[in-house]
Amino acid sequence: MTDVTVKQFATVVGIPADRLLEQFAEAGITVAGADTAITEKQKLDLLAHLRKSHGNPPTQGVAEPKKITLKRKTHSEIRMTGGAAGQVKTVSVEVRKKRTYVKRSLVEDETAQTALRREPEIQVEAPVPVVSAAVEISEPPRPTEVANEAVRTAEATHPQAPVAEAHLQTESETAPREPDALPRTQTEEGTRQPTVAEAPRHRSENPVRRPPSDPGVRRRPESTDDRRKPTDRPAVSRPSEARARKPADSGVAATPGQRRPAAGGAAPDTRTRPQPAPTVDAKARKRPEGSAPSKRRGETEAPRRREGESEADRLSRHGRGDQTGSDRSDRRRPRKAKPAKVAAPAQRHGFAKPTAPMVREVTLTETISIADLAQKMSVKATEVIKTFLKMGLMVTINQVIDQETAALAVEEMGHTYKLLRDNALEEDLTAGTGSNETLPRPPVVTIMGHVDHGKTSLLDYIRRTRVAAGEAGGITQHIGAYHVGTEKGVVTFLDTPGHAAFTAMRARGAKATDVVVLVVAADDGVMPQTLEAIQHARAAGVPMVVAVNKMDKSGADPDRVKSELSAQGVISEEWGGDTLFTYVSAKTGMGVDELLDKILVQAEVLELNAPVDGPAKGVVIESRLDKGRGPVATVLVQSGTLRKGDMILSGREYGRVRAMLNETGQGISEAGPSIPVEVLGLSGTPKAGDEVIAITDERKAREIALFRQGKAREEQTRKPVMDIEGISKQFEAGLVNTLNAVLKADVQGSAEAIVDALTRLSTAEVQVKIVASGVGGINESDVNLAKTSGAILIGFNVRADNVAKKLADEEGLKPHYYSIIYELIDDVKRAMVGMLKPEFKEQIIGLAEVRGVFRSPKFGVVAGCMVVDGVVRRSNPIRVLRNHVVIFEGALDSLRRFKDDVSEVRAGMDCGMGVKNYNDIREGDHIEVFERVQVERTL
Ligand SMILES: Nc1nc2c(ncn2[C@@H]2O[C@H](COP(=O)(O)OP(=O)(O)OP(=O)(O)O)[C@@H](O)[C@H]2O)c(=O)[nH]1
Repeated sequence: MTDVTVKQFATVVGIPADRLLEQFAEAGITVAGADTAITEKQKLDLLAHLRKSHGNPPTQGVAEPKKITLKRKTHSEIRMTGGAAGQVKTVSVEVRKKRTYVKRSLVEDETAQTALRREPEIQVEAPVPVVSAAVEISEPPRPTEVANEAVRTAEATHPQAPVAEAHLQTESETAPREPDALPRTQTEEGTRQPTVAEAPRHRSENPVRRPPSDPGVRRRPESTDDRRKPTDRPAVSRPSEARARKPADSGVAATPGQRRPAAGGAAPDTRTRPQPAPTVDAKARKRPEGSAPSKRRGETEAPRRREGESEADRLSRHGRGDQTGSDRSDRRRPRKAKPAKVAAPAQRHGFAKPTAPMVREVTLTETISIADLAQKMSVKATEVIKTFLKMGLMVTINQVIDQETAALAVEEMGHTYKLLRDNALEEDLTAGTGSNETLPRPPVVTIMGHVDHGKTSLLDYIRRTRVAAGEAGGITQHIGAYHVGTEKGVVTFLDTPGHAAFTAMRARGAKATDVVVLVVAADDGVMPQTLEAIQHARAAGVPMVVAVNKMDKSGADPDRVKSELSAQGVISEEWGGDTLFTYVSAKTGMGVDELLDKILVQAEVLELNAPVDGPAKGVVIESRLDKGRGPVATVLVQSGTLRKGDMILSGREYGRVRAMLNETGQGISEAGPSIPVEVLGLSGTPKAGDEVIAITDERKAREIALFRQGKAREEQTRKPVMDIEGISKQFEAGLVNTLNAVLKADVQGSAEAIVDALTRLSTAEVQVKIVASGVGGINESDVNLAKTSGAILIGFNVRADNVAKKLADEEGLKPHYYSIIYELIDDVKRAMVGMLKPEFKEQIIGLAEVRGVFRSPKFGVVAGCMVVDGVVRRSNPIRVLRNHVVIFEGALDSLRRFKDDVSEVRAGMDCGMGVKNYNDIREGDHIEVFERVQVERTL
């Protein structure tokens, strides 16, 4: 402990050894020379001397502690509720940080004593920096109150010192105790803290100067203070003093360090003890003096001692390494105890938090909203949006995206995905339907046949109503669905129109059909649309029941019908086939019951079953927009039960079933399998043939419908827009090879005539396709149709209405109006001509005869020629003829007359010609110059 020489100590302190020797001399300490070893006691004595001689100005010393005290008070006041320490202002302060009772108890127990001691202690600390300053500057000692107080405290502490020292020297455990004791006293004395705090700072800056004893002294006061007011200290005293005296601080550090050993020897420890006693008294009393209290203190100091640790290491050079170790152990203990309540759990939680990414398999339906996608990945929607942004796609949280796009995002975010089929959602939603018990259901029958063969009349007879009488023109204009109850059972009829223009509708009708009733007039036989009906039925795999109608007529010839049908592969059972034939009369009702019987027999064979319970599923037979009721859809329920109030999804439309009507217009509350109903409440008119599905999740229904709408719009916009003027350009660009047209005319006759004329314009190269034709003005639907099909819009003696005009303008469509059919046809012809591929023909414009061949190093082989016919142009292609046979085809490299380059040479003139990439020109050859001319094409 006393291995330090004056020189070394001077180095540590940062002052010349001579000066240090002088100071020793002034202090009355005999030191032989710079190499003489000094004891800790000598150091402390020197310190005491310096304090006496260099005490801070009284004002300073007092002012600073006061400031510190005030700050503490402030803090404590905030924390305190005016509790135990109410007597003294500072008391209320103490509790704040520590929330310990130490200060309170101190205050309570010692009252005035502690108050008095604090001041001196504060002053004692204050002098410390002063001392250091003195060491550096070697200012003359000046008596101050502070110094005096320091002396007092020193004296007061002396008696205890021996005890502390004894502990330090004898046991390693005691070493920590003492330091702890010091801190206690110092911490209680708020004023010391600043000095202590400074010390570590300076030490860290100038580690070498730190004496071994410093840490203990500094730590104690600081640590305790820190507990109370960590922020206060630094702010209070150090700035002014410490900064100015960094080197001096080291000196300060040295002094306390000296104290220790010395205190070990005596002074410092003894000082502190009496003071700490009051502050820590409670603890000290409870525990035996030595270990327990010291540990606690050490614990409290722990946080600050980190700085001290480095110091301690340095101090170990001076033989105090033991203390550091003990100090550390002390720190740990208290930390464990305190943080266990607050800090420790939080830290553990933070570090223990699992950070491994969770890879999830996300099931992607045809459509999904960003919010749902985020939910499936268990991430925030904003994360998904960010991902899309990185991918260059702007999306919103409610935006519905398609499967593929969602899959990209899922992959990007490190998850896996599983794609579901388009209808998976619907299937999932109706999954319950399949599990339900299936029951026999009525057959759905479509009546097909040629025009006027009596389809409607037959159905009318069956229904006992007169539907045919109410139809415009006596022709069924749209599909009707009728639910008919008979004695033999229930049969649902789809009355398809017999007009050729509605072939497509018939086809749709066949799809929803279990049985086709093929009506053939016995007096007319098999007609074109009869054959067409057979094809549709076969294509749909639907069995047929033949109804040979009009049997009441005199000209009825059922055998002829059977014969003609057998030629088509429809052979009656009577003739060994498998097709049921019935002979009926819609007029008299003959054979109708038999027809129904056979229909039901056929249905039995088919074993038609469907679940009755569960969500409904069906198909749209037709739909229209009713002025009073809004969108009206005729829906054939195919499975489950559709109820009023159900949320349904159909194609791009969705809605809640506001009302359901049966075929007679009566409101019903539910409809089971094979029952056709009119449904009100959809968001729009779905297309005939669209599937209808009842969905419990309204949000999902809307989501799917909106997505389908968006998808349809997208497909729509992808298609190019065409008009007559622009169609040629599009053709050249390879975008079209068919001229599509939407035609509206004033009368049906005109429309048919124009359609016929235009269709005949089709050639092998360009076809004309009438996408749609009709009677009446051009409306919005026509414009949309023209746009989606890339058709030109033609109006014959009709005009577009305002809505259509506006839409056409927006879409870049230009309606073409005509009142003379030939002008219309000519325009379309011109458009078609523009779509024809251009044709070219060659035309010889000049001929030259080679009269000689010259070789020039600059121009190569040059043929000296005489233009014998036409004109030779340098830019035109040429052919070389030898004996009237083409031996080369290419271009001219040069054309010169005399020494001048020329662009052309006319007949009768000499010229020199160089042929590009050809040198085998010979005398007598001919060079033929030609050009390619585009030939105007016609249809
Ligand atoms: N004598 C006789 N006339 C019939 C019979 N069935 C239908 N008709 C007549 O045939 C004509 C056409 O009957 P519709 O029922 O309209 O024939 P449709 O096949 O429905 O005709 P579209 O609706 O145009 O396809 C009507 O004048 C009926 O009166 C029948 O069994 N006997």
